[in-house]
Amino acid sequence: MPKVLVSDPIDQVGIDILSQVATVDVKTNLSPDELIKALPEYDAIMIRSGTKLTKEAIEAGKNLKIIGRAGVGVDNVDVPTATRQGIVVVNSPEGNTIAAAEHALAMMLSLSRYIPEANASIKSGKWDRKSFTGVEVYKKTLGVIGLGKIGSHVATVARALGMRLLAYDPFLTAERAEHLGVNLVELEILFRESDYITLHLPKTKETYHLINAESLKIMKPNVRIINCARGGIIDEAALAEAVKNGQIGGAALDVFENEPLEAESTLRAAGSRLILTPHLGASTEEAQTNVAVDVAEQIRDVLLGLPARAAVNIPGLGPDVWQKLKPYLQLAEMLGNLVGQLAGGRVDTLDVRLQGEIATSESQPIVVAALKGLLSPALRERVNFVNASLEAKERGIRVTETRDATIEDYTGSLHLTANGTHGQQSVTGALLGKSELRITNINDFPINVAPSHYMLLTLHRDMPGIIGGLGSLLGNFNVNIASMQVGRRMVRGEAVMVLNIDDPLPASLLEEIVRIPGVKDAFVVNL
Ligand SMILES: NC(=O)c1ccc[n+]([C@@H]2O[C@H](COP(=O)([O-])OP(=O)(O)OC[C@H]3O[C@@H](n4cnc5c(N)ncnc54)[C@H](O)[C@@H]3O)[C@@H](O)[C@H]2O)c1
Ligand SMILES: O=C(O)CC[C@@H](O)C(=O)O
Repeated sequence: MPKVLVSDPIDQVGIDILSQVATVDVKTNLSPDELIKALPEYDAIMIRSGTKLTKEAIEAGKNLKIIGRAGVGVDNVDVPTATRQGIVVVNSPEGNTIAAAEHALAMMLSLSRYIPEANASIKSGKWDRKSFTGVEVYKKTLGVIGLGKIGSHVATVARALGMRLLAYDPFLTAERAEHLGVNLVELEILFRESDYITLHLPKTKETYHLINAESLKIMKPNVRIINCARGGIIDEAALAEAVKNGQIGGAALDVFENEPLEAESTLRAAGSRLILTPHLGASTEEAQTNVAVDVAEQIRDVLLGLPARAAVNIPGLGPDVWQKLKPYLQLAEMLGNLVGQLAGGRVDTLDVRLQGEIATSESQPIVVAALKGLLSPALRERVNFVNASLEAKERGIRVTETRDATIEDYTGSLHLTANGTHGQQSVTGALLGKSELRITNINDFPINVAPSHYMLLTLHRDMPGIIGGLGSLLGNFNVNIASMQVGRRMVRGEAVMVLNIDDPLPASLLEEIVRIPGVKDAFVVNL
């Protein structure tokens, strides 16, 4: 049984799903050192935002196949290191959208109606109604920065509350903004005109300290700022200062540059107009069930050898697409492996041509499968669907992809061309029926061979005696021939022969094979 470590509190429903296929250990609050010590024995880890999977931790996870983040943001995971190590990283892109959006809206209304302060006041024994006269959000302007899944839901609800909506999102189409009834504007206009500003964008190099002392200066004096996205998008020191000295109307933060928030953080001392919650955006029963199911199912599937539907470092495949592509992925991997072995050294370029019915399909997984096949003779089990593209890029292999729906010899076929140290090699393969793989062409010689684990290929002149000579030579070495195919373009011209053999061929035998008169070259192919 594979082993899964759950290192943050996860809904029981997720643990139950994982337990169908794995031994599950729940160990929360591990220190970084304890985590590094524990990781080598696990095949998968499931986390929320509490666990930091650093480079060191991921490298310690020698057996990790998958990292599951029960939530959206993967900024607590060193994804490039995971990719390099061939570990798939999955998340739950939508499981907590509503929860996070509602938390932002709750923050906006709490800021407007002094709910935390009034609650604290009454519980301290007072009956003070004068200090807590709020403001309405109706007809006020809400500036949404980042109009993705959460931002869109916030905008939709805010519109129903009668708010005017501005948004800044450089990646959003005007049509989508119009559909949401939102006015897309430049960031500076949003800063200047909003009564409320809510953040729903990722933390990146570009968005770090997007709200800072300078931008705070151009905002309305009563602006209220809400951050339920990521810490670091706001300069916390500048914000604390602006709230404390009354430069802005208030702010509400659910996320922090360092989490957990330090006990001595200036934010804790910025006064009651700064509302703080400890990263609770996703903390609803519904969201926790959603993300736990979403991610546990993906971990289960990957451990069973199936694809993940929401992988952040490989193309995710839905079940329908996976069913359709699966035989083509096997075909691409087999052809990649074959063309790589024929190339016999460095490959500089690889072209993957999708033909027939497959020409209109999603191509990225097929290209990745071809690269995995191409690199596997050199990298063995180190290369997988996660790191194949990266490994190819690092080796300087330029990959192109072409499509030709008009080629219809087979329902769908793939043609791979590799250029490298030993010139150009090309292979074509197709599906027979729904799933049987066939090699249909090698270097422009038409053939029809079912691939097998061990194969021998010869380039020779089409003349009597070759087949006999080769047969007796293999017989002398006790190598059993399962089947044999010759492909030629003209009688007594150049030809290719493919033998499916039952036993591995000793490399030394190749030298004897090329000594057979008429044989120009010979390759052992192990698929
Ligand atoms: N507080 C929580 O518990 C909690 C819960 C869920 C998500 N989140 C965070 O909320 C944020 C939004 O999540 P989502 O699911 O809506 O993501 P999303 O990917 O659907 O939306 C993000 C949006 O931000 C936009 N964007 C990217 N760079 C931008 C920039 N420089 N300026 C303006 N917009 C930019 C993108 O175009 C996209 O539309 C993420 O940071 C996520 O980690 C927090
Ligand atoms: O795990 C959590 O509770 C936070 C999740 C949230 O920040 C996310 O990015 O999905």
